[in-house]
Amino acid sequence: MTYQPPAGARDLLPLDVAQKYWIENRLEQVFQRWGYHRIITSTVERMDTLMAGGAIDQEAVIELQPVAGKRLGLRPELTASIARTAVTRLARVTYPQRLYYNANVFRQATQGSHGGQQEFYQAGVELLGAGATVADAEIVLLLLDCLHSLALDSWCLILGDAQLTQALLTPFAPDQRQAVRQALAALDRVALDGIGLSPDLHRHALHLLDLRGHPEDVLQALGQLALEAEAETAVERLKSLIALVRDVINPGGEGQRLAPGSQRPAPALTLDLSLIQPFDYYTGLVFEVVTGPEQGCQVLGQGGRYDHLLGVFQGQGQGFPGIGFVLNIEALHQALLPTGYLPQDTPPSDWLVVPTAPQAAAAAFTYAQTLRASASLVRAEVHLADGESPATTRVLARQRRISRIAWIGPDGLPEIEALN
Ligand SMILES: N[C@@H](Cc1c[nH]c[nH+]1)C(=O)O
Repeated sequence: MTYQPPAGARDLLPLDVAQKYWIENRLEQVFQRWGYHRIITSTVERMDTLMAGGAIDQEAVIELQPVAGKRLGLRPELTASIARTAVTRLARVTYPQRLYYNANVFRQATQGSHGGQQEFYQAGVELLGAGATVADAEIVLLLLDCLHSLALDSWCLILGDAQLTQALLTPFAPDQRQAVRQALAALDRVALDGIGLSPDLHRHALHLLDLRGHPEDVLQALGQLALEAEAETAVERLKSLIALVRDVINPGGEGQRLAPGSQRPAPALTLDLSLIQPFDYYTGLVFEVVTGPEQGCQVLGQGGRYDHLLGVFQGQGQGFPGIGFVLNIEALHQALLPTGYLPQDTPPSDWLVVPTAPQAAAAAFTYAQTLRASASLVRAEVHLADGESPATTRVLARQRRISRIAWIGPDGLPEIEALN
């Protein structure tokens, strides 16, 4: 019998890990430079936490055996867990809190999606206790800085607003709203025609279809709609956010736009009021970063503002602002593979320390240890084969790209050989 991994499971071999680490390490450095601190929450959560505030559908959660009558599941994302932690464990800290994480999440495989994959890796941030437009701008600029640190430049940032999208959908009857939402999100005119909307609502729906594209055009199209006061506030907020972000990435306002701190052209910015995120906890700005069509329009990351989620955990229904995003490590990995920036090999050992006789083994371990004690990282491995010819040992060392051999004699003394 051969043992197979469960369907959708993936093992990461050393090279995969080295590449994943390259990505995570860069992101972590950016998060730390912006003053964010790492938080680690439990992989297993109670089902009520995972689903609080409309975080996720029950069917998407991998549920475990209940313990003491409490239903448990593997976290499908971390925002709900962090909101729970903030409310229960971070009551006395000062706000805003800037938190980051790098963790695995689990989602029930849906047919045909991600090849049945159930475990994913995410690196993300949550900014808690700051509700102003500058906080939205910080998160968007931090996201841009992350992408810049990965030297990724072929992508598009799509901004939307959950509250505004909801306001634009209110004219539709509640039983039609979901179908309209889906048709808009999929840009599907045929599906819109099939919903059976009145001529006025059909026209309104077609108008909504056009609310995606260059921010100025979309804002102009919005100006032609009669909006409630709340929706107007959301539009004004989006305008200020876009202006603020542009002022940072394009200080002169003219000529070529630059990404923060770089000579690289700034990314395409799209406003899309049909942008709908899978989580219902979003209350304001929502966004995603996608690769260009030549790279399959992969979603590299997503996030948004959730000002009611912490209140759900407080049980008092009070608002408490939060905003954050995640970057999807697998999608970044796919996007980075063709660039050649990722490590192409695992690092070879610098030294092979070979005991030339059984009584040289202790001296070989001691010598390897002195090599490892160097201030910079030195990789030294002790050769474990018994009675092998030096020629065979050299072939093996070359195959493994090891550059130096220390032959340890029976007297414990090393003889050094450099391999080219
Ligand atoms: N947790 C969300 C992303 C997010 C972080 N903060 C706000 N939103 C996700 O997994 O898609």
